[in-house]
Amino acid sequence: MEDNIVWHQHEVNKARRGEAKKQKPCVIWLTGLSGSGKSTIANLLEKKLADKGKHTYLLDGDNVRHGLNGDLTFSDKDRVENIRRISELAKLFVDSGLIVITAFISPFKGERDYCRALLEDNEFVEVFVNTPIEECEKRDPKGLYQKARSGEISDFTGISSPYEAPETAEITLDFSGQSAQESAEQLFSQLQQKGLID
Ligand SMILES: Nc1ncnc2c1ncn2[C@@H]1O[C@H](COP(=O)(O)OS(=O)(=O)O)[C@@H](OP(=O)(O)O)[C@H]1O
Ligand SMILES: Nc1ncnc2c1ncn2[C@@H]1O[C@H](COP(=O)(O)OP(=O)(O)O)[C@@H](O)[C@H]1O
Repeated sequence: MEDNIVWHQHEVNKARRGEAKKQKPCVIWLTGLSGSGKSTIANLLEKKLADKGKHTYLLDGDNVRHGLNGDLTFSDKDRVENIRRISELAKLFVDSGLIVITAFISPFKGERDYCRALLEDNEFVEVFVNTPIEECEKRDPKGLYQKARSGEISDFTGISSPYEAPETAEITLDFSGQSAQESAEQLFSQLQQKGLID
């Protein structure tokens, strides 16, 4: 960071912005393989929160890679940078008083922990969308597994690039044949139990 840069403390702070929105700002961080259901579950969760009048923002891998992170590849180094930028963005959105939902593969423990460390206690909820690769590959909604198997795509998570499964996620959604709607409801009620949403 440049020297000679000072932090401005503004009068209206995170607590006040959260109060105005009648909510506790936080990040609900979904992680899991491609096709595990992150985007689908995140979208359903956001709808449930919006129905309750909550102010949310959903950050999604494919979308962010079209804009802010359009310069990044799927090398390990660029995935680290991808999650670093998203973590900083999520922190700003939390500061604005929002409930932020993120849906990135975020394959490395170190980067998920980086985001956790940027936030205050109880502001970061790691949600492991634990769908086995066999099921993700069967779904293959974008045909990417097929391309990865044929070698058309390199560095594909779970096949030619690592995924470090969370060991201490606050919430784990194990897949055992339930619908995406059921997973979203399970997630919603666990967030309520943790006192993150009323
Ligand atoms: N090589 C490779 N590996 C994994 N994923 C790939 C790859 N190439 C493209 N895609 C598409 O990009 C989406 C993942 O982007 P993310 O930003 O979430 O990835 S990461 O967190 O930086 O690992 C991912 O979206 P999801 O399927 O929603 O997870 C894919 O659609
Ligand atoms: N139980 C389930 N949970 C989540 N997605 C499911 C489920 N069953 C089927 N699907 C389908 O699997 C695909 C998951 O894709 P997506 O949500 O984009 O995953 P990701 O964001 O993790 O890549 C979608 O087409 C979704 O409709």
